[in-house]
Amino acid sequence: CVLKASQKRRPLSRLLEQLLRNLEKRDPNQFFAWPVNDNFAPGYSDIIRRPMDFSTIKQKIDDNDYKSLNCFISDFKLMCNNAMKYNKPGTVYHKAARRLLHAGLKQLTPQKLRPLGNMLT
Ligand SMILES: COc1ccc(OC)c(-c2cc(C(C)=O)n3cccnc23)c1
Repeated sequence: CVLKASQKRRPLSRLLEQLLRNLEKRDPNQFFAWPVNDNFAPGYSDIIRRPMDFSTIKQKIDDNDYKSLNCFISDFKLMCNNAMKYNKPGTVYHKAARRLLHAGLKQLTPQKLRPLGNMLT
């Protein structure tokens, strides 16, 4: 039978898409769904040199930009750390970033990932 285009996805891409969906569930307000807009975050692009958000991560998966799981995890951490850098502690965004980072890294531990097979190598 002919595989659908999605099923032809590289194993790493299919794994990363699954991990991304699980991480996005931890952002119910969708604060991290799209690039932060300078109009809502004054001076953001002066303070944050390397912006990152879930839609950009998704695009990088689709473009096969990630050569390893670690590169994917680095972008996830970058996204959360950007929010903790730009937003003051105690703000809704700083708190959301800390919670997302904490919950996300718990999903990305070797113990959680090992069952997904050796496609991480
Ligand atoms: C209030 O609704 C939204 C909607 C989308 C947002 O970013 C994609 C944000 C948002 C997300 C952020 C972050 C993640 O720093 N942010 C910072 C300052 C002002 N707004 C935001 C807020």
